[in-house]
Amino acid sequence: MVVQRVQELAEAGLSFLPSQYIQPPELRPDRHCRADAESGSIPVLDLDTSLNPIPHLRRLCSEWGAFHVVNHGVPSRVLDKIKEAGLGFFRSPTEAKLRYACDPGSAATEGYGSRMLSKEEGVLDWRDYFDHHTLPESRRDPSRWPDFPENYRDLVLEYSDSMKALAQRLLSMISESLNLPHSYIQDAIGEVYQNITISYYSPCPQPELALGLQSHSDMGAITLLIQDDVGGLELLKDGEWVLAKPLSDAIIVILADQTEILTNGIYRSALHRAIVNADQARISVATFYDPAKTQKISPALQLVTEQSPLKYREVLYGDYVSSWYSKGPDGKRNIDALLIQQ
Ligand SMILES: O=C(O)CCC(=O)C(=O)O
Ligand SMILES: [Fe+2]
Repeated sequence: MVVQRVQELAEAGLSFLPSQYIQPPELRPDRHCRADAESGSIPVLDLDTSLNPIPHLRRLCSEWGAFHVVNHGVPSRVLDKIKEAGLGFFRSPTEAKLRYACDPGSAATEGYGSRMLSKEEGVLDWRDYFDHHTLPESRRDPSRWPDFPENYRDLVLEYSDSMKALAQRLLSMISESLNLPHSYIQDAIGEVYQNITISYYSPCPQPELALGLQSHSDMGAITLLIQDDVGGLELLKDGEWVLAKPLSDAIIVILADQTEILTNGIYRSALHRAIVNADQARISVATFYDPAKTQKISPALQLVTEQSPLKYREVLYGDYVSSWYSKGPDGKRNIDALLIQQ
């Protein structure tokens, strides 16, 4: 299968969106978008250690499942450099990029790609990406990552370490916010699998008909995302899409499905999508922090009470991932399949 990169289509100067990228009317991005009253965007959690962020964290995790964090301790230089490196890669000639092409025949392989799913049908996302396997260290093979622009591989390693530390800190705070032992979620995840995906959204000839990335919740435990100042990430809140307005040096935290299962649904994974625009390319860097495929995930029994009965069945994470890739993201129906009928 030859996979057409979106960037090549965009740079060919099309004036109409090719039909494979046209979303059905009910999924088009112009509907139900609002700026939230709290800040005109998604909420912000200040991690300054002199404050006690736990009560606010609890509220944001149960009501939103996604929020910005500031005073997170990751130097802005680290955030800027990885975005610049990603842009440098995508702005390089196609032949150079194709040396790192991912295997188009199978899902979730490392490298430069454009289609999230290997199946042929379905509307395509207006997005190209580079996926890096960064943890555990046995999966790390920097020779599979670009060697341009300069220092690319070192920057990915540095970024991976910074995001690992922040994810661990957040998961420990999230456990604490539910009166679980600090290491509860981390222990439940077991050995951590971390992937870093740099997404590049080319300008789109008819952005009102397309999505950069269709609506989904992330599969793993927690996602940390940074974006440039173009913006395009939206989160579904109370049935409406809310734009995550770019906030410089902030990091967006997105709770993913395994955290929803582990917390017995007290904390929700956030549905999100990316919209595109006609004028400017956009870059984002998503770092996924996931269990091993051999790990079994089930709700923390401490959180199961008469008022909050067991909500999800146990699942082997590997089975969850396989079903996600065979069915596609399509809303949250993957996690819904584990619901216990009350
Ligand atoms: O680019 C974005 O803002 C969203 C990326 C995302 O949701 C993902 O890669 O799972
Ligand atoms: Fe996502």
